[in-house]
Amino acid sequence: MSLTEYNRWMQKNLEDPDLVEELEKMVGNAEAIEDAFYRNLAFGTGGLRGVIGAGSNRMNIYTVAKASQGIANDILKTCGEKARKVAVSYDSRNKSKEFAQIASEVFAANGITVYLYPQLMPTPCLSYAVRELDCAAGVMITASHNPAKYNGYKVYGSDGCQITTEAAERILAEIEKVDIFGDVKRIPFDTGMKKGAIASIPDSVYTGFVEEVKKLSLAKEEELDKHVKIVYSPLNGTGLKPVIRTLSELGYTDVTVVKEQEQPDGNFPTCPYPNPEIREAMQLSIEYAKRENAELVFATDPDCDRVGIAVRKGDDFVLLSGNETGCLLLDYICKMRIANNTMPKHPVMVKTIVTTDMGEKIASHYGVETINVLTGFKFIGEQIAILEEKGRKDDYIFGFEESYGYLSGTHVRDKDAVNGATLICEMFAYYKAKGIGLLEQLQNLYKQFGYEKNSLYSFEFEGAKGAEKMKHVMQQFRGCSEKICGYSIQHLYDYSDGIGDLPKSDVLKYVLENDCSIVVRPSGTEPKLKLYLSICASDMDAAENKEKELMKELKKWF
Ligand SMILES: O=P(O)(O)OC[C@H]1O[C@H](O)[C@H](O)[C@@H](O)[C@@H]1O
Repeated sequence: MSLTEYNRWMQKNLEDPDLVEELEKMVGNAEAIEDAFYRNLAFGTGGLRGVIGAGSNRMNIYTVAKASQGIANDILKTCGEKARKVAVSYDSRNKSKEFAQIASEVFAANGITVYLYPQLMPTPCLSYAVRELDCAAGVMITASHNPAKYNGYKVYGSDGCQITTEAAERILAEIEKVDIFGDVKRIPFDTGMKKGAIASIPDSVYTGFVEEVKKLSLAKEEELDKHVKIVYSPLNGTGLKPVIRTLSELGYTDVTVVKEQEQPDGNFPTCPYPNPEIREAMQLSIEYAKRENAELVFATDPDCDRVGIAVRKGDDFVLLSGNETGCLLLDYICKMRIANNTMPKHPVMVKTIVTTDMGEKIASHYGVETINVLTGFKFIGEQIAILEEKGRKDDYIFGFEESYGYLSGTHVRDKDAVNGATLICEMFAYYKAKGIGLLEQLQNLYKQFGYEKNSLYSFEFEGAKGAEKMKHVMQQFRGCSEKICGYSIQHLYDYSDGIGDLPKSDVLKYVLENDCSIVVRPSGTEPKLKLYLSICASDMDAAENKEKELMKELKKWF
């Protein structure tokens, strides 16, 4: 199958010379051909995602055009003429702009009006545009925080949320029916613009987004020290303009941007893995902060939907995890809303099943209901739509996940790092005015709710062979039902059977007798197995010892 498809690509007169060159290099290399052609790109946690290059399993103008044709076919079947509108945005990655244009050409050729941002824009701005412009769908070209060799294609429904299980299956079925060379319609981009089939998204939409984020501030002016020294890195992505504009309009006076990571650059030259979850991505910002004597550091990923922070501890900086930041934000939001009298009667917080249970403890302390969903912020966005259908949209107060995603409003339906970053700065400025640091506040939460250490370990499994190995490791885990690492399993949750209302998913959770839990699942965005440890202990030292002991055993499995 792979070889037949490879030969078919070889015989086509491909318009992208990079692809032709790459295909020629594959001659006689069975493994390379297999990796590039053994399957079509599949919908994972964050839509389609893959390495940029030639092949059906790669991100290129053909796979992008094919996906767009499949979406177009779905829109033509399900929407009346007036509703046939799509919003498109793209980030700073290599080929992102080109892919956004190709997608626009395909939609326009199918009689679907395209609204395209005239310059790169974050994922949350796309979600906002879909809702604001009343579109049937949205497309964001990005591979989020993945390394530079990746790109991707996130698909949004009319509510501005990434499509979830049923819609994803329906659209994927449409995409699979499309022959990559024979069935795709396209018109030249310029023709589309001239005919008005492709239009630029007006600046008022972007301004509307910024205004919505600003409205989510919770503190009164006099409660904040807005002169706090902040260092910010957009990690060569889309965050620079919206983040700086929002912070400056809100009155923050001292924000330094990391020069080397300020301008959009898809090669991410100073930061090969532009993921604020890892220290290397924050390193340059931390060096700036030490030099500038700053107190707070934050970075947004290339499509500006996730944000990571570091805070000063003596002469150095410590990174806060997504769980820690999320818990601090949740506590802050609840406290402020109660003080402001804006807490709804039946407030709701949404988090994913791999996000700390401490979130639930904080929520319940403030009388907030917690909804747990599968990994993927799309499932958090989906819950907002469910509340909206019941006339309860305003009951949503916060959604967060351990992978650095936060959303405290309903203006968009995906994680929003402009919102997250703004709220983090506000929370910092609030506690600063009271003489409290974020680390100290975190300790206060641990005292109140019990200490819990959460860690994430990722194990890479590249290519077709890697995918097989991953399956094997999951099978081995499934074989364990009594003991793991010498500890009795008190509860085993296998989400592949579907638990409660959750869709089926390849996730295993073990609750152990020693107050620890282990979750293992294949990543839906990268060729990795992810292992989440959650350890309750009296303090950090005790938790670290437990973790070392568990990891000594668990590492052998991978
Ligand atoms: O763990 P993965 O499937 O790779 O997903 C990594 C992350 O991707 C996106 O950012 C989703 O919104 C997150 O919910 C998810 O945690």
